[in-house]
Amino acid sequence: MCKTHLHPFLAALPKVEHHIHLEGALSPSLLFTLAARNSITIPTSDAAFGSPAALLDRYNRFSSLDDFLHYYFIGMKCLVKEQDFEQLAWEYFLKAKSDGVVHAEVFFDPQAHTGRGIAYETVINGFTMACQRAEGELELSTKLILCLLRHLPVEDSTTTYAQATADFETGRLAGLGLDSSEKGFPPGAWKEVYGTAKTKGIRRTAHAGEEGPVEYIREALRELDVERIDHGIRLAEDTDLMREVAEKKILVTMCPLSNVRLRCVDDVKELPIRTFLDSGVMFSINSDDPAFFGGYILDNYCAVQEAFNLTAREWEGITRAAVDGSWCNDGRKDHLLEQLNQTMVQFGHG
Ligand SMILES: Nc1ncnc2[nH]cnc12
Ligand SMILES: [Zn+2]
Repeated sequence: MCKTHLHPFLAALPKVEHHIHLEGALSPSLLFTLAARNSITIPTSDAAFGSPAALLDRYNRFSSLDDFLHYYFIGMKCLVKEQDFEQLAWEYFLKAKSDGVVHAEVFFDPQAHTGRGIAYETVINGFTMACQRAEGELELSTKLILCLLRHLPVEDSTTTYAQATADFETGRLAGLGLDSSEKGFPPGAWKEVYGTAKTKGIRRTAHAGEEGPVEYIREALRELDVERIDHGIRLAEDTDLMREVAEKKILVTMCPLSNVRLRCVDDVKELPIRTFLDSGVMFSINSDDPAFFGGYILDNYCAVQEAFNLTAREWEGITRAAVDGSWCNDGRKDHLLEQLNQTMVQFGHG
């Protein structure tokens, strides 16, 4: 609960989440539960893995993206069976629902699992079951986005993409993303995979300008022809590029609490949210890895409100952009916009 008078309105807003890594919703308590259930000993001498409380405490002190990724990749070793992947995603959807999420486009990292001997089908079947349950039981529409890991050789991405071809064709997968370590891994190296995806009509996004330079945002746009930029907080450093992003209606999926925890900025107030609003850049507010960064989507909305004191009309515009930039069909978008209109009327902003 944030201190602003807009809190009830922010809580009620029909939210769309575009930037959440399902593996980043793995809480220390679920990690320990699954490790026990699967008889997995996390092989580390790090005292942080001594208890859920110790791990949560360590998550308060990440020094960089790579420091976080170290814990992210170790922790997910407790995910073994379809049921584990389903439970992880289901627990996220329950929390998202309670935060007012009505549509969620979620990332996952298959290479982080296939690389340790878990079958690709185990991962996607588990996540798909949770998505279907969320649609049926929570009225929460969902899309799955497969992310490629940029710290691994590009050939590894090509193999993973080939493995997923049928799921892209049937629509079980809605899009392609690129994540993991950023500095030193310029996105242009994935040009061929993204080019193939484009010819097949597959939606495309990439993490860029999180820790890495604004040039990586330009490269993701030019070389990968992405339709979204994940994070993109360095975009404001290049006004021409920012204008282009605004004109082309490229959605920037921002994750304020993540940026503070990973020390990309010292404070939410440093994020270019006011600049983006003034320049017509479309953006959404998201949680990234909520179990690691101390907050789910509503906490991120509250952090932005406390930092920027936005008006209800500005939040309406942000929500509208989030719906417009989604990868669901027009019918679903119309329905989400109608929900937004009703919320505006309910709070006296009709
Ligand atoms: N914030 C982040 N940046 C890059 N890759 C990630 N994978 C999970 N979270 C990430
Ligand atoms: Zn991310």
